[in-house]
Amino acid sequence: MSQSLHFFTPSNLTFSKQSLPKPSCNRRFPVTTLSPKLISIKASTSADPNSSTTPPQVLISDNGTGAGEILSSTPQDYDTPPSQSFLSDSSSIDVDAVTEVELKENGFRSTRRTKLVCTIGPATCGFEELQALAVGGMNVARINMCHGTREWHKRVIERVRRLNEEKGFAVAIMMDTEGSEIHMGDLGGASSAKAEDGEIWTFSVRAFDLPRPERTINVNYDGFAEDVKVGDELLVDGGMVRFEVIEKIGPDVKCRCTDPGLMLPRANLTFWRDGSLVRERNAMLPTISSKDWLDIDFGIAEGVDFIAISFVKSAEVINHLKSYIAARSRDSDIAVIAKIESIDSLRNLEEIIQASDGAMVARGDLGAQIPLEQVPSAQQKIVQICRQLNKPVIVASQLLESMIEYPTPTRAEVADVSEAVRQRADALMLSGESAMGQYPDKALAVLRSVSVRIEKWWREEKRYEAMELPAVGSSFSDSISEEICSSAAKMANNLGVDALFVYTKTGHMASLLSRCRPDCPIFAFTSTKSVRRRLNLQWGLIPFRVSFSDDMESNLNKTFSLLKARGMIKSGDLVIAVSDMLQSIQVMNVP
Ligand SMILES: Nc1ncnc2c1ncn2[C@@H]1O[C@H](COP(=O)(O)OP(=O)(O)O)[C@@H](O)[C@H]1O
Ligand SMILES: C=C(OP(=O)(O)O)C(=O)O
Ligand SMILES: [K+]
Ligand SMILES: [Mg+2]
Repeated sequence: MSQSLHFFTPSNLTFSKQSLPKPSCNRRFPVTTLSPKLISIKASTSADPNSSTTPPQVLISDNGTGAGEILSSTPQDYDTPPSQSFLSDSSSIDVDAVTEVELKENGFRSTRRTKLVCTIGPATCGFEELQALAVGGMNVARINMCHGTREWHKRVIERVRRLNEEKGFAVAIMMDTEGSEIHMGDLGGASSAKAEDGEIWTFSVRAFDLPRPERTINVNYDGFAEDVKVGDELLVDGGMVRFEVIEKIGPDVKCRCTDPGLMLPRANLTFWRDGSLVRERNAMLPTISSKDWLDIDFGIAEGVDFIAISFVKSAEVINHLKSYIAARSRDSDIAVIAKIESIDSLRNLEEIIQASDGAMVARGDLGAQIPLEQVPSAQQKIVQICRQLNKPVIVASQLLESMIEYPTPTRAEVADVSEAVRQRADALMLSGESAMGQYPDKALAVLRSVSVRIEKWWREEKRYEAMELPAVGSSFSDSISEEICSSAAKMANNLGVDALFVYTKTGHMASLLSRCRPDCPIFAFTSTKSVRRRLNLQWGLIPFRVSFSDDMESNLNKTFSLLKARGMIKSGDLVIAVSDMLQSIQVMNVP
């Protein structure tokens, strides 16, 4: 018998936690120093780029503000679109003002290496709130298709695009599928339901009439009543609320609450028997549901940068999706991220990661499928395998959970974030903290400051353990690129260089350098906007969009003059440059 899941149509657009005050980004962090005002720079064609005595002349145009410097502004200024859209012609370089100021003021050694992903929800979906997150360091905006309608997500995507176009950011978009998990319905529009100790609740696949009868929960999995047994333990949200199954009446399952708590709409459900997770026929549900395929079509049509697949069980599903995307999207540069959140995904870990373009340690559901005390070692292992296979890895869920309600994190949360940074994960992710919490900007600021502090400590103490990095490519040319990158990274550490420069068309060479986790930042120059956005997920990379040729000499001169003119590098800085057009390593001082 084939099993199916029902997909509930959200009954309104504001979803859970509707009672929360809608945070306004001005309320807490009126950003006054980092104005994303744009300055476009053109190297004058009359200058001789090869002459070291007469530096190339640079014209600074400031869109009519009259001053070629970053101006402070009030948040309201963000609303005003610049008179001229962001220029990305052949003689300019694309970088956002936040990165620019960071490089200028702090020097590039102090830049943050760990990337930050924010889930966008009702608390952060407006243009101003999105902008506050971008200014606060968001590298990737995640939309979770479990919640909201496609129209809602489309509007978020449009706003992020506008932010990138108007303000020079390269915020990438990650679409996360719902997946075939068993979950509750949306509570008929209520923001939550409270279960008290000893209460009897009915879980059923029957759709209830509105208003929802008291103590009833709709379940999306057809086989639910057949698969559970009297005596099973039913866990809501991985154990936030617990029930014991006491009776089955047709499609209805009566349960007694044993651990009281608040249930949120569409919360995940698992059932346990004799201390183990029960995976009856629900384990046979397709990883990508019919609703997921529609969402994937939506993601392809919208040109998202990443698609994250929930509850991946095997490499086949990833391969299937990748060929589906390749057949449907013209330039097929949507990266597929495998979410590691089930027992099956742990069993087939290496082959899943190998097939994917990156992975997510999705600790929320993972912690509902394996004992909680096993989650930290699973995380460490996933992070390690990803780095060995050269795939970006995101550590997700509950990093700063208490900040959904409180303005400061717990000490334990800070220690957890530190550990993920210490493991050198590519990225950290906020979920509820940024989607529906009261302090999204503060939560992001905590991730930012903890990352920078731990990274600095590790560099200073040279505390990283050497990791064996096996060959990842198959051709001789791949081996040359890998050797060049590991040698360049080693030289950079030994010589104490200021930055590594990489000229990369597809981004591959940049990711090989990132994999080495060098002490200095990596300036990744690429000619397309989509590669620039995708590189924004990877550890240590500062992606710039600039057009370049096969002539490294002229590429270097051009970038030096553009970056010098903006104060992002200065004469005398020591740089190592590599490129995927010319397999060489160049060490030089900026003229
Ligand atoms: N697009 C959205 N619309 C409404 N609420 C959302 C949205 N995205 C996320 N949320 C809220 O933020 C919470 C945390 O997000 P996330 O961890 O991505 O989802 P989940 O809790 O379903 O795993 C969700 O439970 C939901 O309450
Ligand atoms: C990131 C996760 O997935 P989602 O939020 O979609 O459940 C998770 O389970 O940790
Ligand atoms: K999801
Ligand atoms: Mg999950």
